[in-house]
Amino acid sequence: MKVYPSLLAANFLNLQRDIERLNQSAVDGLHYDVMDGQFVPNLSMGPFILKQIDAAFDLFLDVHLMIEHPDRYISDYANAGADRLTVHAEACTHLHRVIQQIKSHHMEVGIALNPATPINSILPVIKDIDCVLIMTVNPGFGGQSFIHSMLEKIDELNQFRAHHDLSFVIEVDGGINDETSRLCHQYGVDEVVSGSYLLASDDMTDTVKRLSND
Ligand SMILES: O=C(CO)[C@H](O)[C@H](O)COP(=O)(O)O
Ligand SMILES: [Co+2]
Repeated sequence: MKVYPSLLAANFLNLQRDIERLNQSAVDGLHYDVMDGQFVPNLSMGPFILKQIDAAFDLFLDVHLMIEHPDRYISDYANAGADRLTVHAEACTHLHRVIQQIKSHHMEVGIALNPATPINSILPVIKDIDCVLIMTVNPGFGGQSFIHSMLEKIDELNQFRAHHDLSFVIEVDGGINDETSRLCHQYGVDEVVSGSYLLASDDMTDTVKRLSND
């Protein structure tokens, strides 16, 4: 599996140092969590910091928008260097239009689902997207515990993908550690996000390798 560290768990007074350490640890890119205090009860960073990261590092930028009205910010994140833009299905009244807007800016498209949102809410558009992000915690904060019942949802999505011969990737976000990444791997996940667990580890290269289950 690919491993993306969540920068939410980085030390923002030493952000460059932390990204350099991650870059040397064979991560597959960076996961950048954007929160607006509306869609989720927390605030984080916006496109300004992302642009600086993009200028300084040659890493895949996986941007996770936990915001209302994501359509208003698509061009900002494209200009800031996002490689994949993931929006929440729950935040998009016109999800099909948002997907087309992201594609028009030449970014990969991800759709995130909160734990309580069923897979069938995105089936009409699933052929149009590159990634389904299954939230394994309720979004808004790092350091929460993995919700094990999400494994059934992952299984359902993986089976749907195989049955319809589709190629979107399945990414999971929230509460990922050695044990939960192993379970995700067994259930067909392609990409894991890890914040607090990975950033707190002494030997990041070793932790990335374990989380990847390769
Ligand atoms: O989207 C997120 C929170 O809403 C983060 O990406 C996620 O929580 C990662 O942090 P951790 O691995 O500590 O759970
Ligand atoms: Co995230």
